Amino acid sequence: MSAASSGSDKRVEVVLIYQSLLGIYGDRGNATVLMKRLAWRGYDPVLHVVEPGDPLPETGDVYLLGGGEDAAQISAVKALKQDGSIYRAVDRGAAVFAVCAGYQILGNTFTIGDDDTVTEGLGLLDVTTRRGPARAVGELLGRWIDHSGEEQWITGFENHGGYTTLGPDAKPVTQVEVGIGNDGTGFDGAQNGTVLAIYPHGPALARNPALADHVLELALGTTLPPIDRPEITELRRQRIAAARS
Ligand SMILES: NC(=O)CC[C@H](N)C(=O)O
Repeated sequence: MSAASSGSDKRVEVVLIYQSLLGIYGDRGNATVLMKRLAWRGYDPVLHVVEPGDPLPETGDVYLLGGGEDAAQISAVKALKQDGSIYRAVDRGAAVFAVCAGYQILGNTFTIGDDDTVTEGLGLLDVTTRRGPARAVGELLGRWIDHSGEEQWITGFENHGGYTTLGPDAKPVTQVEVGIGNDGTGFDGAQNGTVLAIYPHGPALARNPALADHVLELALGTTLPPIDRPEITELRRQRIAAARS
């Protein structure tokens, strides 16, 4: 049974948040990947696609936030605060996986564009974001150590003007080999418990199945059996080589 919801043993609810605001970088694919990997393992995945004004389901196991335009971020954070259920979701152990604008929204504060006005984030990750010296655009490759201590390589495409600094309650996700990541000082992403965020798109969970399974394991509170798909292994080989070239 999932750690977060009390439904049937095999039902797992994935919540895709605000595509109209946070849907311009193709991060919707992260939901597709989670649904597929759950189904391959015999789970019964259910996808909720929620727009601003609609209540987020209170029974979600995984909540997904994607990349978006500067102004849309502010609308998204307002709507999520008004809704409030993402806080309750984290309190009951649901997982949150966020990318780029979604990452910044989860933090304590962010500024957008050339404007120094500080917007309060959701405060679910101990990070702050300010505009950096140059927009980070290009392939990102980062070293990630999974829960069994195995080295993995996370690849994706980053495209952000905000630079993110971690506070003491957030730990970085990867050590950057190629790209800028959080703020150009060698790390990407932040995690605190079941809340995990990174900069790269891709969609990131399509490029990085081990990370997809990690997000599911955070949500389900269990270890999942590996899935061996040669086409995914080949895609990863190509993307990692391209990032290093
Ligand atoms: N790719 C994105 O989501 C961009 C996030 C944010 N608007 C920035 O430029 O930093």
